[in-house]
Amino acid sequence: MSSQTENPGPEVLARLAASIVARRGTDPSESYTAKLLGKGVEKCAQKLGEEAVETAISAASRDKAGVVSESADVLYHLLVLWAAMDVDPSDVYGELARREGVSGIAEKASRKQS
Ligand SMILES: N=c1c2ncn([C@@H]3O[C@H](COP(=O)(O)OP(=O)(O)OP(=O)(O)O)[C@@H](O)[C@H]3O)c2ncn1[C@@H]1O[C@H](COP(=O)(O)O)[C@@H](O)[C@H]1O
Repeated sequence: MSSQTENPGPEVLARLAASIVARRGTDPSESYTAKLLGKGVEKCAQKLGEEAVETAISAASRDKAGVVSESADVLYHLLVLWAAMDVDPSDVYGELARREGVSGIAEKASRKQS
């Protein structure tokens, strides 16, 4: 294991996002990411959905190792979808930050009133 992968934290996501963006327009025979991006948004969306379902199936089977592995697939395919749609990760982080401190229950109640 390299020093970069020992006890990795969320910064691995930033590195992965950068790798994915760097694969845009490269040789699809040498990069799964380039191949997937070349197939367009619908294919990227389909793959994300498949990996999300596989994560849910692992969870329903109480398969913790499966949830870890499938979650990594979900995160990778989510980042590929963002790249396919030109979504800047910081926009998503900004949305999460905007929601910080707002209870999901209070947010749902405010939607029902409007
Ligand atoms: N994190 C990942 C990652 N996670 C999953 N996958 C690939 O995602 C694919 C999903 O599995 P499937 O069995 O559904 O794939 P498949 O049946 O070939 O897919 P389809 O035929 O349905 O399109 C597998 O080929 C996995 O290898 C990933 N491929 C790449 N990365 C990262 O992306 C970087 C760049 O990879 P390349 O673009 O291949 O150079 C790598 O260094 C990794 O860091």
